[in-house]
Amino acid sequence: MLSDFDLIGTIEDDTDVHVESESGSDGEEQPIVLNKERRALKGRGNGVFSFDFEFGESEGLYSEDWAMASVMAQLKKREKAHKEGKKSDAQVTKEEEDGEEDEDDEDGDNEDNGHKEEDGNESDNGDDEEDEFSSGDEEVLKKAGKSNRNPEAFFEDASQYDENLTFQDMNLSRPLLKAITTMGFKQPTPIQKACVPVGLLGKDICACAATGTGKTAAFMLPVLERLLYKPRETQVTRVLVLVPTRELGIQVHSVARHLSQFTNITTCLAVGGLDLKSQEAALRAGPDILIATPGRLIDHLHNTPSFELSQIEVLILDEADRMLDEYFEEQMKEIIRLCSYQRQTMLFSATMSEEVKDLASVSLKQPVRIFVNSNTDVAPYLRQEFVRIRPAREGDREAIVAAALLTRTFQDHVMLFTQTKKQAHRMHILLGLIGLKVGELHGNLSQTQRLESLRRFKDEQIDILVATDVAARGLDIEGVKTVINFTMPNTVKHYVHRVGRTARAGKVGRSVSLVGESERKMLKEIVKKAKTPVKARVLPQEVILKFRDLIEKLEKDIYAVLRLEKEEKEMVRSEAQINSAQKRLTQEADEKQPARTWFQSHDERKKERMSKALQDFDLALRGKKKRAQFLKEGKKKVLSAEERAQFEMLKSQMYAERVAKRDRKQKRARAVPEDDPKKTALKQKGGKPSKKSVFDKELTNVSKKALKQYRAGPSFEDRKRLGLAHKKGGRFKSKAKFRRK
Ligand SMILES: Nc1ncnc2c1ncn2[C@@H]1O[C@H](COP(=O)(O)OP(=O)(O)OP(=O)(O)O)[C@@H](O)[C@H]1O
Repeated sequence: MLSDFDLIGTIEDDTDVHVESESGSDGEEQPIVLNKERRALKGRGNGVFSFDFEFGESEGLYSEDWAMASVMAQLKKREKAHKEGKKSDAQVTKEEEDGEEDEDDEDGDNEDNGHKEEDGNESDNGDDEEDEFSSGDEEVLKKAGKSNRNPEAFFEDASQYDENLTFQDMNLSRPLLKAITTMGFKQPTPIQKACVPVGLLGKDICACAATGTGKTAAFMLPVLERLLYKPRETQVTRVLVLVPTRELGIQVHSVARHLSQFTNITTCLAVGGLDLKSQEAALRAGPDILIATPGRLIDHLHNTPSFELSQIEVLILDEADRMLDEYFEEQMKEIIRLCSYQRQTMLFSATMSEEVKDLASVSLKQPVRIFVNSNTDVAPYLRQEFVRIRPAREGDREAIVAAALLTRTFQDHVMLFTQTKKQAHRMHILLGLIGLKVGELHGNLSQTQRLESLRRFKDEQIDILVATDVAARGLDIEGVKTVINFTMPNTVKHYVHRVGRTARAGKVGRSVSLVGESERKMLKEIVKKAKTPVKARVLPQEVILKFRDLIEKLEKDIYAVLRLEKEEKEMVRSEAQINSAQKRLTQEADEKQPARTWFQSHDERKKERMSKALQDFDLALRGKKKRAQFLKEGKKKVLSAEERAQFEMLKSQMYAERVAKRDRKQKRARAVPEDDPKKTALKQKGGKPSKKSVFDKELTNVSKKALKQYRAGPSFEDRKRLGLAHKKGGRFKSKAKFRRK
């Protein structure tokens, strides 16, 4: 009957539904497929991947270690700076505020959105064998149908691609083909087949493809080819990739580095949580490609002199719809405005929204629309399962996840998503107490802790990663087998990204979502869109009850752990306060005796030393005494080799100038001609010139002293010696004479 109205039935509506309850054993249960869905699937085939398409195995060649090295270096620097308390208080506060803001932005966590537990009676606890969902909500279905409408006219559609296209057919340069082979990619994925040729034409793109289908390489390859084809003329950043989360930034950066490993192309990562100073230095060097989160990018635009976006030739907005969430919208617009108008813009996501379309209309020019999958398609090889939570059973979620799912069935390579950071942390403690190997990833952790959790999960040191939506987007963790949703996320889009952490790169995966009464509308949407079998999982009540008792007993321990953590935090906080007070005191003391560096830089000091030396030298040229003094002091001075060389050059230059100046001056009238022929002749013969008489000497002496003496006449002694009368009419009389009169 429903088919008459073109509505997809819910599990309750469909009479063909088979629900299999999980037996007490740990055995693998059979999925329950809606027959109608199965029929629909037959017709659709597997249009997402071509049949001959093969994902290459990583072959151990695509190691993340070296790509991560620079990230870890930035982290270490930042931590070191924090530990040493190098920054001023003001800076620290600002940084921390920024960091927190970033984390909140990137989390998408909303504590207020925490699931409300219902304390209903357990009386309506029916037999869990029956698993029903109420009849379809027409409005929701209509709304969901909206997303499938035709693209708007301003898009040129290029969603059809040549299925036989290989990487070799794409006109990519040798270094890129070599990198592709090294990374173990054998054939392009559908989104790569569709996007690379269009991207190489320099056209704007608005692309949508399911999670884990290789979108990163789809935009990175044409970008790298462009950089190789048109080498840079000046040291400027030409490509900007904007990503919503730090972890995704790190991942995209790593892919860019792997793909460009045989080229000279330089990349830079500027995301929150990593060292600001080293990022600034890297940005000043003008890397070819910059991968950034919006918050940190804006920070650099305001605070890193000489860094700007006017030279950006290609702008990529990865997970564009996520970035348009309220926090980033303004920042995104500002960033787009600052980029060159002549740029190529590529916009990518596994889910598109109305807002993205608005953004596309203002930021893309004659864009090409490439929708390899329709909006909000889940990964092609994902098996979706749902566990119904009855209203009176909301309190059982923890027991269901901890016991029935994680302890018995899905024991490793599991990502467990919670709605809030608090929930994630509590689950982390609880699962740890049960004895499972578990880690956590959310915005209440430092960047180091976040990366460490990811690393441990990737390295299989932990089996379960409890995370908030901060890990829902774009993260490519190899081998994730199961995604569990503790509660359903806020939107279908969020759901698609969460469950997209598994079933990636052509592999199979499974998602298990706990669905409460209030979340059933979303379930209906998901069931409607599903192209693969959807299963309703039913768990034996006695197992749930057993674990509920266990959790109750563990409650005290959970409380103790939380209290210990709180105390530790307080201790750290008071230590930080003491440190900052001490720092302030030292700063105040330093301000009283300001360090030289506040006044002069090293260079300025060097210049000053040099000019002082030259002044001395200049003075020394003017007189015997000063010259002697200069030479004496010069010996004491310790000049560097470079200073000495410069000094010597300047010295000779100055000397030459002085000689030239002297030569330009009119010669003084000399009492005796300088080139006395007799004297010259004698000199040439090697003979000694005759001794000058006293009279000669006096007459030819033109020194200042002699002239003064000459003008003043003979001195008192000379007069006495020569018997000359005392000078009369002298203007000064001795006091004695004066008195005698
Ligand atoms: N042509 C290819 N052959 C084999 N593996 C590939 C190919 N292209 C990409 N991959 C691998 O597929 C995985 C997923 O790629 P990527 O992270 O780019 O997907 P995505 O579409 O961006 O996913 P999401 O929407 O979740 O961000 C990566 O591990 C990547 O190495």
